[in-house]
Amino acid sequence: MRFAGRLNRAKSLPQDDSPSRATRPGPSGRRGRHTDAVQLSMNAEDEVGEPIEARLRRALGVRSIVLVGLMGAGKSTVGRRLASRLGLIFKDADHEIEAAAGLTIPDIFAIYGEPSFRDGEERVISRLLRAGPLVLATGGGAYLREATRVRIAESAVSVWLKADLDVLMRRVRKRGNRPLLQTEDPEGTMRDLMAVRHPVYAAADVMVISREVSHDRVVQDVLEALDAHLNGEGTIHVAAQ
Ligand SMILES: Nc1ncnc2c1ncn2[C@@H]1O[C@H](COP(=O)(O)OP(=O)(O)O)[C@@H](O)[C@H]1O
Ligand SMILES: O=C(O)C1=C[C@@H](OP(=O)(O)O)[C@@H](O)[C@H](O)C1
Ligand SMILES: [Mg+2]
Repeated sequence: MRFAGRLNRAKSLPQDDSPSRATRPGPSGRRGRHTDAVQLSMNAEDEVGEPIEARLRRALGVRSIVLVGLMGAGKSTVGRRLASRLGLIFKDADHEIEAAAGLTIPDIFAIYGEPSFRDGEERVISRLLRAGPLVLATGGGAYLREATRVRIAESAVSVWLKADLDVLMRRVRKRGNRPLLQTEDPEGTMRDLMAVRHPVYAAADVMVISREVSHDRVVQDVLEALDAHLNGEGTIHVAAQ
């Protein structure tokens, strides 16, 4: 059995203020038969050396992982790598909408308008979630729909990829394929979207900062935050002697 260090009284562990908000005890939190239990923080592998990917797949069961967050947060690129790590199918809602419509997102917005895009987006996400478990990258506006949030809560674990304004702007400037940012002041538009959307994204199960580090490092952060959320912060309970 390998332990990472800290030895804490169970009752003194923080329950609500972890930066990942991944605080709810998960189904595999085991408690000894004595009431005077202590918790031992564990490494990325548990006592039988089970890799984090296998532990997560088991805890997820049939649930999918759904990535939400603003344009440029990394949902599409991090999501693909996350799925590969977990051996899950990856789907990008925007790509599926484009395939279903036979049009690009900018063309759908230009020809049919945003409300039609949103209706199509809701339908496509509903269909994809029924085909889980998978990793699903949503478009940045999808989680604003209540019906979509309810479906995600029923069949998936949601992850908010959160990034600073300047990080988002550096990333979205690479491609001009986001119709909502075709304004005179894209940064002001993004700031307005942050104000409206962040309180909604905050309903996600887990939040991970999409920092200026490699995609693979963000993937690792997501895996660890999910593990903490689903498996009780990577802790076990053992009976005190
Ligand atoms: N952690 C990261 N490090 C470097 N570049 C990133 C990172 N995350 C995202 N990017 C880049 O930012 C751009 C937008 O990422 P994308 O995954 O399309 O975001 P989203 O789907 O959330 O809009 C892409 O060019 C992507 O490679
Ligand atoms: O934030 C939004 O409303 C949108 C985000 C885009 O996806 P990404 O978040 O993957 O860029 C795409 O769905 C569309 O341009 C609208
Ligand atoms: Mg995307």
